Amino acid sequence: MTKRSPRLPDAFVERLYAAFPPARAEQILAGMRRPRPVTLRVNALKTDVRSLMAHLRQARIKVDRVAWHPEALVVKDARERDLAALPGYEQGLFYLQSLSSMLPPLVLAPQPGERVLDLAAAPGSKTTQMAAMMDNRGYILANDANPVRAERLRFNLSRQGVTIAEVSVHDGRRVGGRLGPVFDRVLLDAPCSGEGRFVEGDPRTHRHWSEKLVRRMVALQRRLLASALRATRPGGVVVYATCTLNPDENEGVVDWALKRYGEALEVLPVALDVPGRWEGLTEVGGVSLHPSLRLAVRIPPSPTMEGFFVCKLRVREGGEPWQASSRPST
Ligand SMILES: C[S@@+](CC[C@H](N)C(=O)[O-])C[C@H]1O[C@@H](n2cnc3c(N)ncnc32)[C@H](O)[C@@H]1O
Repeated sequence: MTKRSPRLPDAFVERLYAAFPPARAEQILAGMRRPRPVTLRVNALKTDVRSLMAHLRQARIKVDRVAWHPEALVVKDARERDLAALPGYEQGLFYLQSLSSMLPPLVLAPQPGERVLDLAAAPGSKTTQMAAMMDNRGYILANDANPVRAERLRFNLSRQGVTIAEVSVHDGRRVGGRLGPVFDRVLLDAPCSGEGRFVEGDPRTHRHWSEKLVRRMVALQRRLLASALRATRPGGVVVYATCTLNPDENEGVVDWALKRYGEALEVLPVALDVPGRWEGLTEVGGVSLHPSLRLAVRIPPSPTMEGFFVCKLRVREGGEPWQASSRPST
């Protein structure tokens, strides 16, 4: 029997129990009961972890390290506004970023000197992280359709000392067709219904949610993924990520692309030692999905991490997906 949460939308809870075994649905709901602590990423373009920890100690702010990412810190006893008041914040020595949001760049693993597309980039947490991973060498096209958010992206890039990113404001659905397969790596941190960020007692995190929104997002995500694939050179890598939990917006979107582009695409394993990660689903509601989706990773919400989904894809040499029709049906 479906357990109901008085505060989260009923339809959301019902869909959760339809998609996951009861113990997993309950784990997800338990992970939504409390707000998570503030977390940050040290900006390696401007400082290092030891120096930043000294800066925080001076302000009597205590932090914990994170085993799977040396530049991630969990703040123990301060709020966002306390951190934003520090001189190091304005100087761009760190970026307030959820731990889960640090995963897609780690999975994409951009290298210095490469050409990278960040198709839905604003406000820039992952663009700034990727620029630091690339040691400000190479090129990042940081695109977002929303001009107001793109302004914030420009501001953050500048504050964080990023010199290799160019900002563009276009509908990401058209970027791949317009630019062609010129990028070594492409990040699609897709707009989504945001279920991974739900906090039960905070309606601001879930009042926008509806089944209609999920359907609308799926249609948009498919077209954005098709565009991301068309922008990737043969042999290049695409990471598809969302901060939502339902399979429609996650495995379902990648499954659609795998069916559409067939041999041109392959799912790669995600080499990340994040505790508590789940494999991607290969069956939902009795419907089988592509078996390689098992290699995708879902992070269930927990006391320190938001829910997240990450899938790594390679465009095979000689099997370019852009040879298929450029206007995928939704
Ligand atoms: C999950 S947020 C991106 C967060 C960002 N990657 C970061 O780490 O800071 C999704 C973004 O997609 C953008 N977006 C929505 N529709 C889009 C479209 N058709 N083309 C490009 N960007 C779009 C939104 O404006 C939003 O900034």
